[in-house]
Amino acid sequence: MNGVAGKGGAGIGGGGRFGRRLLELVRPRWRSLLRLALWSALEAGETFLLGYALARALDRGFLAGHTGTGLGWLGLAALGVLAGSFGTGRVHLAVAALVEPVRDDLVRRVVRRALRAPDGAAVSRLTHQVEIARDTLAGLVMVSRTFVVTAAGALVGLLSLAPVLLPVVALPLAASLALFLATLRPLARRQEAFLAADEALAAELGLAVGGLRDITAAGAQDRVAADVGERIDAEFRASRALARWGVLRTLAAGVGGRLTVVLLLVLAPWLLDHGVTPGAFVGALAYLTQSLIPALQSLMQGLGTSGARLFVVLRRLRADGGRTWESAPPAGEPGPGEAVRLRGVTFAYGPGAAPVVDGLDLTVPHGGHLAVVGPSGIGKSTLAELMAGVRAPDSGEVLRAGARVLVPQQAYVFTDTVRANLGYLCPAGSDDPDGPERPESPEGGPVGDEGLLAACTAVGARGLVDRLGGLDATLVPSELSAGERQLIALARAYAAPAPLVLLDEATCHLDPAAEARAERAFARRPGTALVVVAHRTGSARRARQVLVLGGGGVECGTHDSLLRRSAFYRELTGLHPSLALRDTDGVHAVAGSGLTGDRRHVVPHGPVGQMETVRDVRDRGALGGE
Ligand SMILES: Nc1ncnc2c1ncn2[C@@H]1O[C@H](COP(=O)(O)OP(=O)(O)OP(=O)(O)O)[C@@H](O)[C@H]1O
Repeated sequence: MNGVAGKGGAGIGGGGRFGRRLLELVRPRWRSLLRLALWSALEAGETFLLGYALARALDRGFLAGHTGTGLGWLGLAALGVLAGSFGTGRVHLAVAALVEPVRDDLVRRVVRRALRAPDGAAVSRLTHQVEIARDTLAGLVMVSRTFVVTAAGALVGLLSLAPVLLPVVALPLAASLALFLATLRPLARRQEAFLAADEALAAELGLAVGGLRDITAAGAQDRVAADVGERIDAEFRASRALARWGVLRTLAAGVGGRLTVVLLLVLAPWLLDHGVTPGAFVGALAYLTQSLIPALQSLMQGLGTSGARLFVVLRRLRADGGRTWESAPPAGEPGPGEAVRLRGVTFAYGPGAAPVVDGLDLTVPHGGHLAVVGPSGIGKSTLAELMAGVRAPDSGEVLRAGARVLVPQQAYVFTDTVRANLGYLCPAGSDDPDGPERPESPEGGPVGDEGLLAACTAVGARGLVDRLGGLDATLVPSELSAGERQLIALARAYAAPAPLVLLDEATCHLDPAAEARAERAFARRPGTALVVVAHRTGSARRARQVLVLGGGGVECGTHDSLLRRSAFYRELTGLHPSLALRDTDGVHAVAGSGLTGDRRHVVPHGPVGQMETVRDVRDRGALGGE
């Protein structure tokens, strides 16, 4: 998520910046603005007449015994109301002409940005934030305009009636306005925090909904529900904080307005002694209660709610963390040529637990092929999950260049057609020309039936698919062996448009030849970085680099170099250094302080050098003692 509250001190209190942003929005529509100003002038006339005609009606009409004159002034005020209402009708049209194009412009920007860099928060931006921007801009234009028009009409009226009335009425109102402006900045921060929480919730829900099948398959409902629940709580807290500041602001505005009326009434004898006529006094009271206070309160309401909202929404829509859309680099990407980079990654299962991964630095380049080996329970799967983003590090960061697919040991298949099972990670994995736009395969072409079959052939699953009856056949999970399920999962991963493939013992139920074929297929797939949590030494031998976990830390190198220099690796694989054929090292993945965890001695087992721990073997009664 992007920056939240209090970031960069660019709150709405920076009125100049807000004004500039508003101006930037409305400047291209100056004709609409001009029309707005002209129609607003009619309303200013109405405000002026309200107090002035009332004062004259009293002083020269009713109080002087000339009822006709009084009624005449009141009639003039009524005409002013009619003219003002006509102006108000036109004003609404002018505001719409000003605001609707702004909304269209924002929608265009959001859509363009979402197409370039899709994320879950785009939904919130389109459906929620753009509408907020449109409504609040309209509201803001209306209340600011009304305030300016009313203030102009009322101030001219007060001056015309008796200049001494001007400071008595205007000064307290100005003070109240200033006091209110001081609350705007904290309010804007709360507003921004609320929107950030809203985006975070939208993104979390988007992820959860998109991955419902995976979540169910992996039994992760509770974890996902807890994550979503956390976001909902955060949004609730943010909205409560926002409401608290809203209440404070409303109190300030209400008290400020009402006190001005009290002041005028208290000063009434003094004013009447200093040349203010009773009519002028009533006129001033009318200006205050009928025009100025309502206009001021609307302005405060508008600025406090709409203004803060608009400011924050524009910041979030137009710039993330202060960077404009155009110049923002894609966030969290590794360096050029790198498929995934881990920087100082530390992870523990729980706050009190010893870290399974501790300060690990690791880079896998595009086209790289890394095998991860180590004794059982050392953290290989945890590392794969961190690289895939299934788990988030406690500290450090994992940067990936694009999509990734993690194939776990327990292959997930479901009752549906073979095509649906294979194309599951390619949302429109069929040749239906009317179907939705399809993702591109790593080679650049769309993934259709041919692509799915080619993936099956590559990983050695074509025979199985033919036996099942082709892509249209129904796949019944219980009718497949564990190895066959793995073949389907491997073909699915191969067809997926993901340049980073992580196989976590994903071939453990295949025979060594089938395993070798599948791994080679991924290693040769163009533009693919392959990480294999190795089950057999063959996987390590095939990889360009091997990451060894355990034995006091981590080591990285080629299979051959590790055989020569690492006793732990020899022990792990059960191979002799004389089996090292090549003479290259070229370590490019380096661990920092390394992985820690439950270290156990490892013994070779079986003709293919399967890696098993002493405890594993002891459990089967083959070996005793350590
Ligand atoms: N969900 C979990 N909660 C708590 N601890 C866990 C969890 N998953 C794994 N661990 C612990 O983290 C450590 C690393 O586990 P991990 O599965 O990553 O090891 P591994 O090297 O992949 O093991 P194996 O080769 O047996 O699959 C182990 O000590 C394990 O007990």
